[in-house]
Amino acid sequence: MSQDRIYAQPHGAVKDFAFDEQVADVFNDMINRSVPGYTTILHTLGKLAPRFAKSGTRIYDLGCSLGAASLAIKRSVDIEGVELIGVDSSAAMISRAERQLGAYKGKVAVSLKEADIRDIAIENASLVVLNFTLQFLPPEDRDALIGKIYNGLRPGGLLLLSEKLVFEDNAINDLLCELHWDFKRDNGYSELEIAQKRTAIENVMRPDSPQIHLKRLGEAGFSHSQLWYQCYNFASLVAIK
Ligand SMILES: C[S@@+](CC[C@H](N)C(=O)[O-])C[C@H]1O[C@@H](n2cnc3c(N)ncnc32)[C@H](O)[C@@H]1O
Ligand SMILES: O=C(O)C(=O)C[C@]1(C(=O)O)C=C[C@H](O)C=C1
Repeated sequence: MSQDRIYAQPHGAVKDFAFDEQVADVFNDMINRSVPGYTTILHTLGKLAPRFAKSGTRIYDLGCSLGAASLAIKRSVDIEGVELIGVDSSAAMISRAERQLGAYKGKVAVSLKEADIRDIAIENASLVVLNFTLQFLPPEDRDALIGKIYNGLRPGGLLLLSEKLVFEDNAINDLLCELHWDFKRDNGYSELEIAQKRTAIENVMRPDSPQIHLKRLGEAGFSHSQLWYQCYNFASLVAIK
Protein backbone atom coordinates (compact mmCIF):
# COMPACT_ATOMS: atom_id res chain seq x y z
CA MET A 1 0.00 0.00 0.00
CA SER A 2 1.66 3.24 -1.16
CA GLN A 3 1.89 5.84 1.57
CA ASP A 4 3.66 8.58 -0.40
CA ARG A 5 0.33 10.46 -0.84
CA ILE A 6 0.45 11.18 2.90
CA TYR A 7 3.42 13.47 2.56
CA ALA A 8 3.09 14.87 -0.96
CA GLN A 9 2.30 18.55 -1.55
CA PRO A 10 2.29 20.62 -4.77
CA HIS A 11 5.62 21.15 -6.53
CA GLY A 12 7.24 18.18 -4.76
CA ALA A 13 7.15 19.74 -1.29
CA VAL A 14 6.72 17.40 1.70
CA LYS A 15 4.40 18.33 4.56
CA ASP A 16 5.36 17.75 8.18
CA PHE A 17 4.30 14.37 9.53
CA ALA A 18 1.15 14.50 11.67
CA PHE A 19 -0.91 11.81 13.37
CA ASP A 20 -4.04 12.77 11.44
CA GLU A 21 -6.84 10.74 9.84
CA GLN A 22 -4.71 9.73 6.85
CA VAL A 23 -1.91 8.44 9.10
CA ALA A 24 -4.30 6.78 11.56
CA ASP A 25 -5.88 4.87 8.66
CA VAL A 26 -2.54 3.24 7.75
CA PHE A 27 -0.76 3.45 11.10
CA ASN A 28 -0.77 -0.23 12.08
CA ASP A 29 0.79 -1.12 8.72
CA MET A 30 3.15 1.86 8.89
CA ILE A 31 4.62 1.19 12.33
CA ASN A 32 5.01 -2.55 11.74
CA ARG A 33 6.87 -1.88 8.48
CA SER A 34 8.91 1.01 9.92
CA VAL A 35 9.99 -0.03 13.43
CA PRO A 36 12.19 -3.13 13.69
CA GLY A 37 11.11 -5.15 16.71
CA TYR A 38 7.77 -3.44 17.28
CA THR A 39 5.98 -6.77 17.73
CA THR A 40 8.76 -8.03 20.01
CA ILE A 41 8.32 -4.97 22.21
CA LEU A 42 4.55 -5.46 22.40
CA HIS A 43 5.01 -9.18 23.16
CA THR A 44 7.45 -8.36 25.96
CA LEU A 45 5.09 -5.73 27.34
CA GLY A 46 2.61 -8.60 27.66
CA LYS A 47 5.17 -10.37 29.85
CA LEU A 48 6.05 -7.31 31.94
CA ALA A 49 2.49 -6.11 32.64
CA PRO A 50 1.38 -9.11 34.78
CA ARG A 51 4.63 -8.83 36.74
CA PHE A 52 4.12 -5.15 37.62
CA ALA A 53 0.35 -4.48 37.49
CA LYS A 54 -1.13 -4.31 40.99
CA SER A 55 -4.79 -4.36 42.02
CA GLY A 56 -5.92 -0.91 43.15
CA THR A 57 -3.44 0.89 40.87
CA ARG A 58 -3.36 2.51 37.46
CA ILE A 59 -1.50 1.78 34.24
CA TYR A 60 -0.83 4.61 31.77
CA ASP A 61 -0.28 4.21 28.03
CA LEU A 62 1.03 7.63 26.97
CA GLY A 63 0.74 8.28 23.26
CA CYS A 64 -1.42 5.18 22.89
CA SER A 65 -2.19 5.64 19.15
CA LEU A 66 -4.49 2.78 18.07
CA GLY A 67 -4.08 1.09 21.47
CA ALA A 68 -1.74 -1.74 20.52
CA ALA A 69 0.26 -1.46 23.76
CA SER A 70 -2.93 -1.13 25.80
CA LEU A 71 -4.33 -4.22 24.12
CA ALA A 72 -1.17 -6.19 24.95
CA ILE A 73 -1.68 -5.16 28.59
CA LYS A 74 -5.40 -5.96 28.55
CA ARG A 75 -4.70 -9.41 27.14
CA SER A 76 -2.05 -10.27 29.73
CA VAL A 77 -3.27 -8.74 33.00
CA ASP A 78 -5.81 -11.08 34.61
CA ILE A 79 -6.48 -9.40 37.96
CA GLU A 80 -9.32 -7.16 39.12
CA GLY A 81 -8.92 -3.58 40.26
CA VAL A 82 -6.53 -2.30 37.59
CA GLU A 83 -7.43 0.83 35.62
CA LEU A 84 -5.64 1.46 32.31
CA ILE A 85 -5.63 5.05 31.09
CA GLY A 86 -4.70 5.57 27.44
CA VAL A 87 -3.81 9.11 26.37
CA ASP A 88 -3.26 10.53 22.90
CA SER A 89 -3.54 14.05 21.47
CA SER A 90 -4.80 12.73 18.13
CA ALA A 91 -8.59 12.47 17.88
CA ALA A 92 -8.15 10.20 14.89
CA MET A 93 -6.09 7.77 16.97
CA ILE A 94 -8.34 7.86 20.04
CA SER A 95 -11.51 7.12 18.04
CA ARG A 96 -9.86 4.05 16.52
CA ALA A 97 -8.35 2.95 19.83
CA GLU A 98 -11.81 3.04 21.43
CA ARG A 99 -13.12 0.66 18.78
CA GLN A 100 -10.15 -1.71 19.03
CA LEU A 101 -10.05 -1.83 22.83
CA GLY A 102 -13.82 -1.90 23.23
CA ALA A 103 -13.96 -5.11 21.22
CA TYR A 104 -11.78 -6.97 23.75
CA LYS A 105 -13.32 -7.96 27.07
CA GLY A 106 -10.99 -8.43 30.03
CA LYS A 107 -10.56 -7.59 33.71
CA VAL A 108 -8.63 -4.33 33.15
CA ALA A 109 -10.87 -1.25 33.05
CA VAL A 110 -9.78 1.00 30.17
CA SER A 111 -10.46 4.70 29.75
CA LEU A 112 -9.09 6.73 26.85
CA LYS A 113 -8.43 10.45 26.89
CA GLU A 114 -7.77 12.81 23.99
CA ALA A 115 -5.22 15.03 25.68
CA ASP A 116 -1.63 16.21 25.69
CA ILE A 117 0.42 13.92 27.93
CA ARG A 118 2.18 17.00 29.29
CA ASP A 119 -1.13 18.14 30.79
CA ILE A 120 -2.37 15.00 32.50
CA ALA A 121 -1.71 13.83 36.06
CA ILE A 122 0.11 10.56 36.65
CA GLU A 123 -0.99 9.04 39.98
CA ASN A 124 -0.85 5.69 41.78
CA ALA A 125 0.79 4.01 38.80
CA SER A 126 2.24 0.50 38.83
CA LEU A 127 3.18 0.66 35.14
CA VAL A 128 3.66 3.50 32.62
CA VAL A 129 4.26 2.97 28.89
CA LEU A 130 5.91 5.50 26.55
CA ASN A 131 6.12 3.37 23.38
CA PHE A 132 7.68 5.60 20.68
CA THR A 133 6.07 8.76 22.07
CA LEU A 134 8.70 10.77 24.00
CA GLN A 135 10.58 11.39 20.75
CA PHE A 136 7.69 13.55 19.53
CA LEU A 137 7.80 15.88 22.53
CA PRO A 138 9.90 19.03 22.30
CA PRO A 139 13.27 18.09 23.84
CA GLU A 140 12.89 20.79 26.49
CA ASP A 141 9.71 19.11 27.79
CA ARG A 142 11.10 15.60 28.18
CA ASP A 143 12.79 15.91 31.57
CA ALA A 144 9.59 17.24 33.17
CA LEU A 145 7.50 14.40 31.75
CA ILE A 146 9.91 11.70 32.94
CA GLY A 147 9.99 13.41 36.34
CA LYS A 148 6.18 13.47 36.47
CA ILE A 149 6.10 9.78 35.59
CA TYR A 150 8.66 8.95 38.29
CA ASN A 151 6.68 10.88 40.91
CA GLY A 152 3.42 9.22 39.83
CA LEU A 153 4.79 5.68 39.99
CA ARG A 154 4.46 3.60 43.14
CA PRO A 155 7.73 2.23 44.63
CA GLY A 156 8.68 -0.78 42.54
CA GLY A 157 6.69 0.53 39.56
CA LEU A 158 7.94 0.19 35.99
CA LEU A 159 8.34 2.58 33.06
CA LEU A 160 8.66 0.99 29.61
CA LEU A 161 10.27 3.55 27.29
CA SER A 162 10.72 2.67 23.59
CA GLU A 163 12.35 5.15 21.23
CA LYS A 164 14.12 5.71 17.98
CA LEU A 165 17.74 6.57 18.84
CA VAL A 166 20.50 8.83 17.60
CA PHE A 167 24.12 7.86 18.29
CA GLU A 168 26.97 10.15 19.31
CA ASP A 169 29.38 8.27 17.03
CA ASN A 170 28.54 9.52 13.52
CA ALA A 171 29.91 6.41 11.82
CA ILE A 172 27.70 4.17 13.95
CA ASN A 173 24.71 6.48 13.51
CA ASP A 174 25.08 6.49 9.73
CA LEU A 175 25.45 2.69 9.60
CA LEU A 176 22.38 2.03 11.74
CA CYS A 177 20.31 4.53 9.73
CA GLU A 178 21.29 2.67 6.54
CA LEU A 179 20.31 -0.67 8.10
CA HIS A 180 16.97 0.89 9.07
CA TRP A 181 16.40 2.06 5.50
CA ASP A 182 17.22 -1.48 4.30
CA PHE A 183 14.59 -2.72 6.78
CA LYS A 184 12.06 -0.35 5.23
CA ARG A 185 13.05 -1.43 1.67
CA ASP A 186 12.68 -5.09 2.66
CA ASN A 187 9.19 -4.19 3.90
CA GLY A 188 8.17 -2.76 0.55
CA TYR A 189 8.80 0.96 0.97
CA SER A 190 10.01 2.75 -2.17
CA GLU A 191 13.03 5.07 -2.23
CA LEU A 192 10.55 7.97 -2.59
CA GLU A 193 8.53 6.91 0.47
CA ILE A 194 11.69 6.48 2.55
CA ALA A 195 13.01 9.90 1.50
CA GLN A 196 9.64 11.62 2.03
CA LYS A 197 9.22 10.10 5.51
CA ARG A 198 12.70 11.26 6.52
CA THR A 199 11.82 14.82 5.46
CA ALA A 200 8.31 14.69 6.95
CA ILE A 201 9.48 13.64 10.43
CA GLU A 202 12.69 15.65 10.74
CA ASN A 203 10.87 18.66 12.24
CA VAL A 204 8.50 16.69 14.47
CA MET A 205 10.62 13.81 15.80
CA ARG A 206 13.95 14.43 17.52
CA PRO A 207 15.50 11.21 18.84
CA ASP A 208 17.85 11.22 21.84
CA SER A 209 20.92 9.03 22.35
CA PRO A 210 20.87 6.02 24.69
CA GLN A 211 23.18 7.95 27.01
CA ILE A 212 20.73 10.85 27.25
CA HIS A 213 17.82 8.50 28.02
CA LEU A 214 19.72 6.69 30.79
CA LYS A 215 20.99 9.99 32.25
CA ARG A 216 17.46 11.44 32.24
CA LEU A 217 16.04 8.35 33.96
CA GLY A 218 18.76 8.38 36.60
CA GLU A 219 18.34 12.09 37.28
CA ALA A 220 14.57 11.61 37.62
CA GLY A 221 15.32 9.16 40.45
CA PHE A 222 14.89 5.72 38.90
CA SER A 223 17.00 3.20 40.87
CA HIS A 224 17.29 0.77 37.96
CA SER A 225 17.25 1.48 34.22
CA GLN A 226 18.54 -0.49 31.26
CA LEU A 227 18.14 -1.03 27.52
CA TRP A 228 16.58 -4.46 27.18
CA TYR A 229 16.11 -4.37 23.39
CA GLN A 230 17.82 -2.74 20.43
CA CYS A 231 17.57 -3.30 16.70
CA TYR A 232 19.50 -0.84 14.56
CA ASN A 233 18.47 2.67 15.74
CA PHE A 234 15.39 1.53 17.67
CA ALA A 235 15.41 0.47 21.31
CA SER A 236 13.33 -0.16 24.37
CA LEU A 237 14.30 0.53 27.98
CA VAL A 238 12.91 -0.49 31.34
CA ALA A 239 13.19 1.69 34.43
CA ILE A 240 12.12 0.63 37.92
CA LYS A 241 11.36 3.08 40.75
C1 LIG B 1 4.63 6.52 17.11
S1 LIG B 1 3.07 6.83 17.86
C2 LIG B 1 3.07 5.80 19.34
C3 LIG B 1 2.85 4.36 19.07
C4 LIG B 1 2.03 3.65 20.14
N1 LIG B 1 2.49 4.03 21.51
C5 LIG B 1 2.10 2.16 19.96
O1 LIG B 1 2.71 1.49 20.81
O2 LIG B 1 1.55 1.69 18.94
C6 LIG B 1 3.18 8.40 18.68
C7 LIG B 1 1.86 8.79 19.27
O3 LIG B 1 2.05 9.82 20.24
C8 LIG B 1 1.02 10.78 20.09
N2 LIG B 1 1.53 12.05 20.65
C9 LIG B 1 2.58 12.75 20.21
N3 LIG B 1 2.77 13.82 21.01
C10 LIG B 1 1.80 13.76 21.99
C11 LIG B 1 1.47 14.56 23.10
N4 LIG B 1 2.18 15.66 23.42
N5 LIG B 1 0.42 14.19 23.88
C12 LIG B 1 -0.30 13.08 23.59
N6 LIG B 1 -0.03 12.27 22.55
C13 LIG B 1 1.01 12.62 21.75
C14 LIG B 1 0.72 10.81 18.60
O4 LIG B 1 -0.57 11.34 18.33
C15 LIG B 1 0.87 9.33 18.23
O5 LIG B 1 -0.37 8.65 18.31
O1 LIG C 1 11.98 6.77 11.62
C1 LIG C 1 11.14 6.40 10.82
O2 LIG C 1 11.30 6.35 9.61
C2 LIG C 1 9.85 5.99 11.35
O3 LIG C 1 8.94 5.76 10.61
C3 LIG C 1 9.75 5.87 12.84
C4 LIG C 1 8.40 6.12 13.40
C5 LIG C 1 8.55 6.14 14.91
O4 LIG C 1 9.65 5.86 15.42
O5 LIG C 1 7.57 6.47 15.60
C6 LIG C 1 7.85 7.40 12.99
C7 LIG C 1 6.50 7.59 12.91
C8 LIG C 1 5.58 6.48 12.81
O6 LIG C 1 4.94 6.46 11.59
C9 LIG C 1 6.17 5.18 13.05
C10 LIG C 1 7.50 5.02 13.11
